[in-house]
Amino acid sequence: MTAEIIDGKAFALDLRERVAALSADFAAKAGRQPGLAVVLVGDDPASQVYVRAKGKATLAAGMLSFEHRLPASASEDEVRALVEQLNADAAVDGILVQLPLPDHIDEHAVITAIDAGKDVDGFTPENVGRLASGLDGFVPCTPLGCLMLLKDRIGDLAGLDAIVIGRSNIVGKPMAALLLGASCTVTIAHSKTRDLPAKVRAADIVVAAVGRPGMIKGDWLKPGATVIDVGINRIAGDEPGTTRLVGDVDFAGAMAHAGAITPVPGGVGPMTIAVLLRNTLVAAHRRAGVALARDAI
Ligand SMILES: Nc1nc2c(c(=O)[nH]1)N[C@@H](CN(C=O)c1ccc(C(=O)N[C@@H](CCC(=O)O)C(=O)O)cc1)CN2
Ligand SMILES: [Mg+2]
Repeated sequence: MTAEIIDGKAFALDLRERVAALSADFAAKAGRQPGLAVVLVGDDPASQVYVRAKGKATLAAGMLSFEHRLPASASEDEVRALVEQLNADAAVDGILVQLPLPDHIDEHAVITAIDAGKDVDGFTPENVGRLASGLDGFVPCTPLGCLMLLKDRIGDLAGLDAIVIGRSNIVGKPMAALLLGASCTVTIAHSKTRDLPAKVRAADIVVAAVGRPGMIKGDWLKPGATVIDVGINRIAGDEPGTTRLVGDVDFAGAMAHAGAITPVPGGVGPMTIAVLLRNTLVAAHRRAGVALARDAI
């Protein structure tokens, strides 16, 4: 068996085009563009790359981009004060605080300060609770992107056995809630899970989000399984002094067993920013009282 590659990059581009068209419709109806504010604290190189990419994508979708950079020495109170200022700013529909924050800042305290109606990352306790309760709210971008790829590939997920490997607040837990909402039978595996290979072998859907390069082996998979690899791990390349990105799944091994798999890069990663724009579009419609059909995007 040779697995099909799930092209997240192409799916994300298409989603971004649809968001841009709906963003233009919104501007015509509301008399203003949707606005997204991104807060970056410190100078983590990867975060700088992601924040720059978000700003560019926001503008390309016909939205206003507000970028706020604070030094790594900024206090928790300063970051919270900035969030409060953005909560009160009528031009800002979505607020995103780039993670991770510097160690001296309590991420939970900062996230909790974000207005739930502007929380396009879906990280506030209100939106986490809404997802767990099956209520409308904002859903974290990476897991929602994974669900979109799964539904596009499989269609109805009801009754399928799914395993989510990893229990982070950003990916693992919301991913499990989304799969449960789609009527999958969901197992959440983590570092204390016993006999992980046997549990993976029982799953029709495998979502790997552990941050350990190549940890999930191809011969653990049920033949034909759909594999979503959320890992983005930078490892040494073949040439001295070079690096390359790999996922949490041993890609070459999985190709011989899976039915379909997302590559790294070019699978789940691009979906994160596309879904962020989608969530910002939804936030703008809700805040302005402009209707957006449930299945429009
Ligand atoms: N507030 C948030 N912080 C973080 C989030 C988030 O959703 N909200 N997610 C990650 C980082 N992230 C966006 O912020 C992100 C990660 C990866 C990609 C991506 O497109 N990856 C590419 C590879 C990029 C490369 O070459 O390095 C891919 O996988 O194809 C986009 C966004 C943590 N923080
Ligand atoms: Mg911290």
